[in-house]
Amino acid sequence: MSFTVQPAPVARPNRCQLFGPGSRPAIFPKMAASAADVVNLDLEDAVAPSDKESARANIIRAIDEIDWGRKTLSVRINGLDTPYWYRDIVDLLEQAGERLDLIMIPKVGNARDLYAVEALVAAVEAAKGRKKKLGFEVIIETAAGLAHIEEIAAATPRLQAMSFGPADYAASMGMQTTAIGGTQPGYYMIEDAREDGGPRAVHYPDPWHHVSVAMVAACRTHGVLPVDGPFGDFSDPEGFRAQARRSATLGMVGKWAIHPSQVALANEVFTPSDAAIAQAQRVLEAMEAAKKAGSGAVTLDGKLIDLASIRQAEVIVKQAELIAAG
Ligand SMILES: CCC(=O)SCCNC(=O)CCNC(=O)[C@H](O)C(C)(C)COP(=O)(O)OP(=O)(O)OC[C@H]1O[C@@H](n2cnc3c(N)ncnc32)[C@H](O)[C@@H]1OP(=O)(O)O
Ligand SMILES: O=CC(=O)O
Ligand SMILES: [Mg+2]
Repeated sequence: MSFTVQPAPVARPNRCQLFGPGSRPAIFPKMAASAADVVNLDLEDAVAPSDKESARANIIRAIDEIDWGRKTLSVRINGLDTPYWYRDIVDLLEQAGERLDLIMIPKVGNARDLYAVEALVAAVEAAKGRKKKLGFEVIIETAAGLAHIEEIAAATPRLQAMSFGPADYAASMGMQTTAIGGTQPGYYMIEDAREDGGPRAVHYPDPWHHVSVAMVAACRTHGVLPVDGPFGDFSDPEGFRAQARRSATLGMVGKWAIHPSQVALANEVFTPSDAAIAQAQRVLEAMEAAKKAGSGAVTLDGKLIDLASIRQAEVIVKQAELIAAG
């Protein structure tokens, strides 16, 4: 480990973030009653320009009137390149109560974007005498966001979570797709031509791999939760599961749901299974016994385990404890 210790992110469950447009207040109570850990009320891309003001008013009312239970409550504001974002922040902080936990800032391109938002947030908080400091979450969904990912992760202690936005990311990168996340049919490897002339195997690599790993590394370095974003085809649970499992395997803690049917899928993937917890505990017990016997490396089920295995097992055990406590 470096002399600089890796900071721990905020200790709260973040397995599923359920989104809903601010212009559709009839679904807010359903979002509150869902099994998602985080609710994201949207003012940005799910809201038509003509509805921006009424959506803002709906959300301000709902923050105070709906019982959000123990959920983390977040509002996605409009992008910094629009005329809406400052009014989103001013109205939310002047008119809504302190139940609001986070704002999500979309299309963040560099640390200065967060500096600008924080300056405005801090001024309104001070002017209104708000006691609870608003937290931030951001979406990495542009080429600039990826290029400046580490300075974004390090920008402010208000930053709790960073999500990946495959739809806008694809647009910003000029990718040839209109799908929102998941397997991309045009991104494949094909086996060399076979001597027998038989059919050649096709493999679909993960086009989101690089940005996902960059996000996890930036987040883990600076104590921020890395979260996978939307999977647009909500009629394809297996596609969602496959994407979510890849993200969980790479170190992300959760995934968005853009339809209620995706909440249980995200919770399933990002909750360590009983088998995974039992195996992690076996590793810890075996290492405890090894320590007593004066060994650093031993075998368990015919495989090497050593002191690093303790840290790996602790990730799973701590995740399970956090979810049980949440
Ligand atoms: C792509 C880039 C991004 O930025 S993604 C983030 C922004 N997008 C969003 O917020 C979209 C969120 N999702 C939605 O607006 C809707 O789920 C969409 C996809 C339009 C589908 O709505 P709808 O046609 O009503 O679905 P449905 O008939 O299958 O609904 C079944 C029951 O579930 C409800 N429902 C619907 N959406 C939500 C939601 N987001 N949260 C909670 N509940 C939801 C419906 O009202 C319906 O309920 P009921 O069975 O009639 O009681
Ligand atoms: O905001 C999300 C995205 O995929 O774009
Ligand atoms: Mg987006």
